[in-house]
Amino acid sequence: MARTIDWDGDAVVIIDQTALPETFRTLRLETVDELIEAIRRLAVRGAPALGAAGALGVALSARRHGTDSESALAAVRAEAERLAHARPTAVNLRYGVERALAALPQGADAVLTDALAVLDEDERVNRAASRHAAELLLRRCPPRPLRVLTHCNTGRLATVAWGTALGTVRHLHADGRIDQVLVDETRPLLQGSRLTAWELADEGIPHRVLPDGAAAAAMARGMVDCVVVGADRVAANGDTANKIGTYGLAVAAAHHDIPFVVVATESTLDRSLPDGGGIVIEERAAEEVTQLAGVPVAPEGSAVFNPAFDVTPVALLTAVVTENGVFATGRGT
Ligand SMILES: CSC[C@H]1O[C@H](OP(=O)(O)O)[C@H](O)[C@@H]1O
Repeated sequence: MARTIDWDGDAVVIIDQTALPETFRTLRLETVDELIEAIRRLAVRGAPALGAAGALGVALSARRHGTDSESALAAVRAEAERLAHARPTAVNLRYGVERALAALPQGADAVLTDALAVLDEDERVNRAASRHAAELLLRRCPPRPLRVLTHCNTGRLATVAWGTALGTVRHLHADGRIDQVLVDETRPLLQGSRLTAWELADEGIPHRVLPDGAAAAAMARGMVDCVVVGADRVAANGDTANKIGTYGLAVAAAHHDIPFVVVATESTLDRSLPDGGGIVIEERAAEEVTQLAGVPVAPEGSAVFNPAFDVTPVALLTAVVTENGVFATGRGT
């Protein structure tokens, strides 16, 4: 299965996620500006995939400017800073940029080598984190095939390969322990209905798509055994920034005593933040809410509140799990 983001020897190659589910196409990005534009319009998205994009973007810049003069190094560092600011909440973007920049004194080839190491590591750590999460859910949930609710997209499209929360679903499915995945559509950009359902359909994993507003009702009707989500930035205490709507899901899951597990990688942890209060939340364009596929769905000029993420206090979570195991615990453990 092709990687979501890769290097073809001269350019960054991504699956264009804005075209799915109708069209599968790849984009070849030859400059940092092209990569930043792709990140900003979510052609490439998802915290771990952004980490890979950040690292490969620095490699692109180092090959373009060279590294044998102070002016060249300054040009690379300036492009790297613009890249790191393309989306402010997902800490992996900055992580990938810094990982690649660390090799800059050794030259452009060393930068590329380190950037490619970020990609190689991503699938390994995703498989490990999602395996730990699957084992936790098997301990916490009824001993039968499970009905797992997901939010946004946390599969191979949000990573280099495999996935975090949806990687957990893949492990459970392989173990014969998935009855059905309930896929939150995830307004406004529909990463769930467009991307998660596409991944699950491609692998024949049973699923139902639901409006975000139906998730609490599904819990109230006893249709949900557990909730598993990804993360964009996890503070030192386990407070988690994730796609908008995660906080409401966690409140409803706590009310119904349903296990709620965040699956992340160590590179998504931000230990510099004691709690979630300091996490910067990306605000996105009003048109994402007032239009659907270019068709107005709200009156011209309506004001909009469109944060891309929210922060869920660790107290509402069953656990935050990484490739190293349980990082933080909240309720019911
Ligand atoms: C593998 S975690 C991916 C994480 O990123 C998503 O955000 P976006 O689609 O805006 O990049 C969402 O928060 C997912 O949980």
